[in-house]
Amino acid sequence: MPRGWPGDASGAEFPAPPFLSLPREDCRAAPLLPPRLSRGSPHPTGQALGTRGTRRDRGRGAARCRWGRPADTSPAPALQVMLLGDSGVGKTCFLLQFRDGAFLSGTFIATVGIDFRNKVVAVDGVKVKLQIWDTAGQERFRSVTHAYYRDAQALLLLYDITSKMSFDNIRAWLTEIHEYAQKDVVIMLLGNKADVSSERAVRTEDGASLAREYGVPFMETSAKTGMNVELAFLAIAK
Ligand SMILES: Nc1nc2c(ncn2[C@@H]2O[C@H](COP(=O)(O)OP(=O)(O)OP(=O)(O)O)[C@@H](O)[C@H]2O)c(=O)[nH]1
Repeated sequence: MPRGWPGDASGAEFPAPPFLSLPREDCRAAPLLPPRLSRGSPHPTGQALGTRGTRRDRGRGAARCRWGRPADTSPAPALQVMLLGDSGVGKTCFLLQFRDGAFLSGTFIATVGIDFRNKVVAVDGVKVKLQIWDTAGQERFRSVTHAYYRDAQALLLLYDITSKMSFDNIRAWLTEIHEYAQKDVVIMLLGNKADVSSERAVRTEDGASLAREYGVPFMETSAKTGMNVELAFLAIAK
């Protein structure tokens, strides 16, 4: 049990994230691959780096799923954001709704490894480039995503309001974040699929209460209708 987390008897408090003081770095200076992974070397899953395709070919010219980091040629300061949460909570749809304003319904195909998209937003008149990493929620890709945690400056942690299990797993996700991410990483908890109120399995107040317990901001969202999607990204970019 990490110190300061709920259940920890040491009495230390889990620090609330420094919401308004995000470190910004020009990601052109960042290494293309995490130190533990190098292009051409075998991946933990047995896959060579940079060779894997994404689960979806959306045909927008964006980069596909890759194990390495994207090259960045934009002069805007970059903020690296990771989407985390169980498989099927809607991370990919959330990202695509934000970037393209579209919702992809239909057959669910799980993300393989990590995918990324960029979007430039204006925050108080300043352009900020969000480099958003969409991670695979499936357990078998966990070792892949761990390698990326430390470079993330902000994390959007999603559960599905129609899935009690995805909500119950949030504690495990937060423990993992505490273990692998930077200490000052900004975290926001999101209850996604708020449009499906007839199948709701997690009350809004339970989401808010869990977020309070961990000292992180919270909101419910819908990748389908777009509710609070942009707001969530803008809040972490501030
Ligand atoms: N009604 C509704 N359905 C959603 C919403 N977001 C995602 N879905 C559906 O939920 C399913 C899973 O969505 P994904 O975005 O692929 O889930 P994911 O979290 O990326 O899953 P992994 O890639 O396995 O980690 C898809 O069938 C989506 O159409 C939402 O806000 N509302």
